[in-house]
Order: sequence, then structure tokens, then C-alpha cells
Amino acid sequence: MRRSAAPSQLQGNPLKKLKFVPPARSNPSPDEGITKMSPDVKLIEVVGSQNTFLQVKSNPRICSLNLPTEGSAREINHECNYSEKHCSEASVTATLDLPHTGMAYKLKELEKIEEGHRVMIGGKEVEIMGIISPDDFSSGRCFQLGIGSPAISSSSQAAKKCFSNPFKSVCKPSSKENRLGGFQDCKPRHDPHAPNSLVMSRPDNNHQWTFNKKGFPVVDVVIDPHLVYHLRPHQKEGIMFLYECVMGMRVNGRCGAILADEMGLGKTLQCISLIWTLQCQGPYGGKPVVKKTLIVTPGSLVNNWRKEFQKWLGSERIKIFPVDQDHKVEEFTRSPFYSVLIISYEMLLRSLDQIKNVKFGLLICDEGHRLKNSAIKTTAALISLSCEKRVILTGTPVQNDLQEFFALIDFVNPGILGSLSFYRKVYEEPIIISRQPSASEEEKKLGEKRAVELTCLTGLFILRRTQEVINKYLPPKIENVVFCRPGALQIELYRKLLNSQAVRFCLQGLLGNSPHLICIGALKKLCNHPCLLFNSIKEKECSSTWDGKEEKSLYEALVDVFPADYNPLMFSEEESGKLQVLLKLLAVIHELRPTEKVVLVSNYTQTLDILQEVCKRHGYTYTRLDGQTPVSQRQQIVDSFNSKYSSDFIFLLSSKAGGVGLNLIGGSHLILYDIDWNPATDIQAMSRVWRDGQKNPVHIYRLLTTGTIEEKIYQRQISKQDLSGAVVDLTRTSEHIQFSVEELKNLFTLHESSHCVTHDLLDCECTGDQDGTGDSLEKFPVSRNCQLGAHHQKCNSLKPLSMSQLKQWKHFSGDHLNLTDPFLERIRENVSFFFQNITNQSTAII
Ligand SMILES: Nc1ncnc2c1ncn2[C@@H]1O[C@H](COP(=O)(O)OP(=O)(O)OP(=O)(O)O)[C@@H](O)[C@H]1O
Ligand SMILES: [Mg+2]
Repeated sequence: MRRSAAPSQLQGNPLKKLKFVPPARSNPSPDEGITKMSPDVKLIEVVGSQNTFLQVKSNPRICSLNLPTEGSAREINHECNYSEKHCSEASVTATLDLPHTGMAYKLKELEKIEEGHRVMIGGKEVEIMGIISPDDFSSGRCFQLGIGSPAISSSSQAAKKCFSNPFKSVCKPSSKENRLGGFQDCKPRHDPHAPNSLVMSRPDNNHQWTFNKKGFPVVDVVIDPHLVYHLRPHQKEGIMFLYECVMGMRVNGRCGAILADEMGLGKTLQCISLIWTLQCQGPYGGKPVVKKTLIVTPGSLVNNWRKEFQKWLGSERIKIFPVDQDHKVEEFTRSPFYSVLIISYEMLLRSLDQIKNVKFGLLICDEGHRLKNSAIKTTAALISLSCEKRVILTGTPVQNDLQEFFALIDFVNPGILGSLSFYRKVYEEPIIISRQPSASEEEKKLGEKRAVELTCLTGLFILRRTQEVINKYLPPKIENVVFCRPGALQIELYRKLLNSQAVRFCLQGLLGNSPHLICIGALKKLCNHPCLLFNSIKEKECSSTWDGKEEKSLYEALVDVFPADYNPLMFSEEESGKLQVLLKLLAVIHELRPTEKVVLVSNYTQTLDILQEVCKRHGYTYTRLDGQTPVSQRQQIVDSFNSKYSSDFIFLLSSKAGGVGLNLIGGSHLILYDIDWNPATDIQAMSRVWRDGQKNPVHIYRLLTTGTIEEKIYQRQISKQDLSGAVVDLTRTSEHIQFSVEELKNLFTLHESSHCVTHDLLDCECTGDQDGTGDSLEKFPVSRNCQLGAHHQKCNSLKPLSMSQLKQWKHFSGDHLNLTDPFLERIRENVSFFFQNITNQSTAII
């Protein structure tokens, strides 16, 4: 660190004596200067703050110094040991405009400025540390000094300086260590030269300098061959990546990682391998890096983690402690016996005080996309644990929303992107502006460069692989979208609903009390079964607090459509088109594949009640997991369904309550009874069965009621344009969607004469009486457009399925003569249209 001398001490160099007039404009944002930068700008980095830049332009003769505000300078958590005093000294924003101010700096003098020179600006002395290339400046790379990432240090002179620690050989233990002798003959725990051994990267000199102060010998860290035997290639890479991240080998001094592999790629096994390795081994003298690990996970997965530990490491190697009703945190804190604590997010908050007493060396946050908001209690609680090595696991893409992205990044590697306000100025704003249609060429370029830089920087510690990497280990997947004809009562009620006053209000744009959400809810219930709508009407009638005008007007006159003696408990199966299809589907699966099982998914508990009733009526054995299922019972329910000895034919699953992270490989048919606005919810559910361990070809059926709102939601899910502006992560619901009146008009239309509105929209020339154009093996979508733009989809490769991609799927109407699929053949009577896509077709046996 170079300290600036007090102005009174300056002598000699005339530059040092120059004075400076206060700026005309104060506090420009860090990138303001950039948008105005011309190619002939010379950028000079000056000491005094990590983010201090002197721009020297030859024409017009302007020189400006952009410095962050005091607060932001201090907030940015760089490693370059600047004192707080220093930061505040540098908290000056100044613009030198020679022609206007007639001020002391002459361009000639400025051009002479070199590294090491000092200048007086705004009463502060600043020292020139180095010249920043325009490229570093426009990419924003120079703002990130102190991170020490390869991306930065490769091109920024200043950054190089910051991190060029003189290498001192630490491989030779000092004489004192020799005397200690404890690690002299230390050997790797497993043979690094054995065939198929998986050896972690050796720490480089810089790392040794920082982390091996005592000079222990460097020892190979080798993954337990017992685990390696089972690992898929992508998992080996993943473990290497996680190891390098948490060891601070990828980004200087930062120990966080995000493993965002798609669902089912075995993130759990990769973490277990990491934990087992770090708890037994280390690169310095073989000393274990971590003593205790904390795994925080949704309640329904606590036991899944226990099982996975057991599956891969048995019960003797490592002592894990899953917290549940009978096993409280105190037991873990009191006992030196356990080294891994597995706890739900909810329980973590409740037991935070006790957990804080334990020093955890590694923190793993499963389904960690929930930490996308730094204001939430859970995030604050986890941060308060002050564990440096943090890993987030998530199957959901993390780059779609730049603010959420910041929260996740800042959680795993605090301060790496500076403060939030700094990040917004340097990255978010330019990137978002550049994506707007009105963006100028200059803005587009800047935004693109910043996005590239952000991706490069964060790409060092984010890893996302797509399902393709395990496709070859999986059986075929036959995916069907089934358009079910609505029943007569459904059509009549649907028409009435659309004619209601509430819907008319919506179409006039009167959305004050969100009547459109009530209307949408009613239409969705009706599609599942009319009796659900009947129940809602009756509930509202009985409720003394029913004062919502909109809801009243919506339900008026509906009761008359139901038969006078209508009993929702005795509902008829014929009243719902989807239910009829479902029944036939269950019957044919039961008949043709008596040993195979079905996962039946709905977003609504009330719908699950109906489906459960149907199971009872038809004598199908079932089990059920929804929001009300006690957490302690969940894994047991899952295990028993997955067991080959299980007699349960159907697993009733509430996707929102329990979909995330579950392995339901006992089932090979999955039926999505209803559709969610949020494609991520549906994809989560569909990923439960087609995953590692699945032995049978997997059949997925998405049931949609033809011509209704369900088709519209599906179209919205698959339309790229819509996805970019709306919902995609698991926490977002229809309440978060903004609808235009035009969109509502479209939503509130019933297409009675179409076989499939979605197909009509495809502009396809086929008449639906033959197999559609292709047998594309394109993958199904999960994600919303990435805010970082098209170039950054690499780590987020599941692109939304577009309408044109859907056109490549096989498609045919229900009247099609040659249905080769025996399951579809059996349900065709109630189906107006099918779309079908087969993945891993070569091995498909339908
Ligand atoms: N190498 C492997 N060989 C066999 N089975 C594996 C392997 N890796 C993982 N599995 C199994 O694959 C299933 C899915 O793994 P896991 O639950 O870790 O997925 P995930 O990536 O966490 O998915 P999600 O995002 O849905 O939680 C588990 O049953 C796991 O035991
Ligand atoms: Mg998981």
C-alpha cells in the first residue's frame, strides 16, 4: 500500500503542487464517465481509493476524476488493505475542465503523468498507480480491483500489482516445523497414481503463500476411490470445481461457489464427496481443511440428505446429524461425535443461537435460490454464521434476474461485486439499458461488455451443466401434451363465467381489486373439475365476510347451472374432460404395465382430494405428499413408494409443497393434472422421475383442457417473449404477472371449435391427421431469458421451448388413425390433440 503524503509535505515535482477547483457536477456514477468516453481517452488509475480513475482526453481538453462516494468505497470489500482513512480521503469527485476553469493542469503536464507520480486534486494528493486500458475501463474490470481473479489480473496492470505477492518457498518446512516433524512424512490419503484416481488441483504459489504460513509440505488431495467408482464424468469435474472454489483457488481469497446443475444431476453426491474429502484431507500437511459442515435444506429433503450420505458413504465413515423432531440441535452441539449437521431452513432460524456456537468450516445451502433476496431472515441468519466456505446448490438458473443474481453472488462471495449500489451502476444499469430497444449503439456496446465481464467474473465460481450430460445414462423419456375435450357442464359454466360482470370489468381495464386473479382462479378450478367451483361458490355464500363485489358478481347465476341436487362429494367423473382422460390413462397403465407406478401431480390440495377420491373409487392404491404432510414423514413416504416392494400404484404429489429436490424414481409415469403459470414449477415436478436410478422408460403426460385458459397458460409458458417479462422462478405466482387488457381478452376467450388452439397458432400446414413434422429430440425448457443476454446462455442452456420448437414435436389430432402409442390409443376418445416428443429415442420401447 502506498500512502499519500500530507499536502504540506509535497515538494519538488511541479505536478505535486498543482491545485484543483471543485467539480461543477458532483457524484457522477462510476459509469457516467464511461458513456461519455471517446476512443482517445487515456485512463490512469490513481491511488487513494480502489476505484479512482483519472481520465485524460485530448479533445475536448477535459480531464475528469471519478471516485465513488465515501460509503461505497468503504462498502466494497477489497482485499487491498486500504485503510478506512484512506478511503475517505479519496472520497472526492472532481471534474477538471481546463477551458472552463482556466485551471492549473495543462494537458501537456497530464500527458506526462506516469506511474508513481502524485497530483493534487481537491486538496487531496493522489498517486498514479498505473494506466488502465480503455478495454478494462469499458468492461468495468478495473472497478473490481482486489478480487484478484485471473480475468482481472491478466489485463490490469494495477490489479497485477495488487496481487503480485513475492513468492516465498513454503514447500520447505522451516526449521521449527522440522523440529515439530509432525507432517514430515505426510502422504496422500489415497494413491494419486492409482488408475482412475481423482486428484484435486495443487495449490499454486500464491495460495501457499497465503494459506500455508507454517510451511507444511504440500500433499495431494485425492478423492476416495470408493466414491470415484460411482462418479459420472460431470460429477468429477463438479467436485474439482467445488474444491477449487472453496479452497480459494479460483478467485483469490474467495471461498464461495454456486453449483447450479440442472435437476437430477447429482448435486448431492458432488457435495458429499467434497465434504468427505475436506473433512479428511487437505493440501497442507494432509491436515483436514474442514472439521464441521452445515447443510441447510428444505424440510422435505433433510432425510434425503441422510439417505444419500448413507447410500454413498455408508454409516461408519462420517457421522451425520439430521435435525428432526426427535433429534434436536443441542445434541449435535454437545457431542464431538458428529461432523455434519443437516437442518431445514425453518429449523435453522429457530435454533440459530445454538448453531452460532458451533464453528462450521463449510456451509451448503441446498435449493439455495431462496437466498436470492438478501433482506430475508434466512439469508441474514446464514451470513451471521460467518462461515467463509459457502456453497449454494440450485437446479434453477440463477442469471435471469440481475438483482437476484447479485444477492446469490454476494452471499457466496461477499463483496466480490462491490456494494449493491455500485453493482447497479457498473453492471445492472448499463446491461439493462443496453437491452432496451431505444438503446444507442454506444449503450449497447457498453452493456454487452459489462455483461461479458460479469459473466467472466462470476463464471469462475458458478457451474451449470444441463441434463444432456446424463441423458446417456437414462432410459428414454416420452413426453406428451394432451389436449382434453371439456365436458358439457364445464363448457356451460365456462361460458357463464366469461359473461359475468367481473370478467367484463376486467376487460374494461378495471383491475383495482385484482378481479382478474379471481376470474383466472375460477376458470382454472373449473378446468380441473366443476365441483371445485361449486365448492368455492358455496364457501363464499356461507362466509359472513364475503364482501368482494367482484367475486359475488362472478359467481352469480352459476349455481343455477348446477343440478339442484348437486353434491360435490358425489362428483361425476364425466363432468371433467381431464378427469376422464386421467381415468383411462390410469386404467391402461395398470393393465399394460402392472408393475409400473404413477406420480400424479397437482398444484392444488383440493384437486388432490378429488384425485384421491378417484383412486379410492377405482381401487388404486395410493400414497400422498402435500403441504400438510409432516416433514418427518416425507422421506418415509418417498422411500416406501420407491421401494420395489411397495404396493402403492399412485403417488399423489402437490408440486408446490413437495416437488423440489424429491427423487421419485419408483414411478415411471408422471401425470401433470394441471398447469402452473410458472414453467419452473412444472419442470420441477416433471424432473422427479426421469433421473439417475430410473430403470423404466419414462412417460410424462401434461393434461390441458382444449380451448381454455389452460392452453393459454401453456402458450405463455412456451412463448419466449412472454417468458422474458414474467415468471419463472419457483416463488412467483400469477399475482406477480402484469396482464394487459389485450392479454386478458385472450385469456378470457373460450375456443369451442378448435381441436388445439396451440396448434392453430403454430402456423403449421398439417391437418393433424398425420404425424407432425419431426421427431426432434430438442429439450424441454426451464428458463426465462437470461438478463445477461443471448451470449450468456451457455451456463443456462435450457432455452425456453419456443413455438417453432414445439412444431418439431410429433403432433396429431385425437382422430388420427394410426396411433402407435398404446397409452395414447386408449385415451384418444376424449382427446382432441396430442404433441409428443421422445428423448433418447434410440432405446425407446413404448
Ligand atoms: N453417479 C451416480 N450414479 C447413480 N446414481 C446417482 C449418481 N449421482 C446421483 N445419483 C442419484 O441420482 C438421483 C438424483 O440426485 P440428486 O438428488 O443429488 O439430484 P440434484 O442434482 O440434487 O437434483 P435436484 O435439483 O432435483 O435436487 C439420486 O437418487 C442420486 O442418488
Ligand atoms: Mg437436490
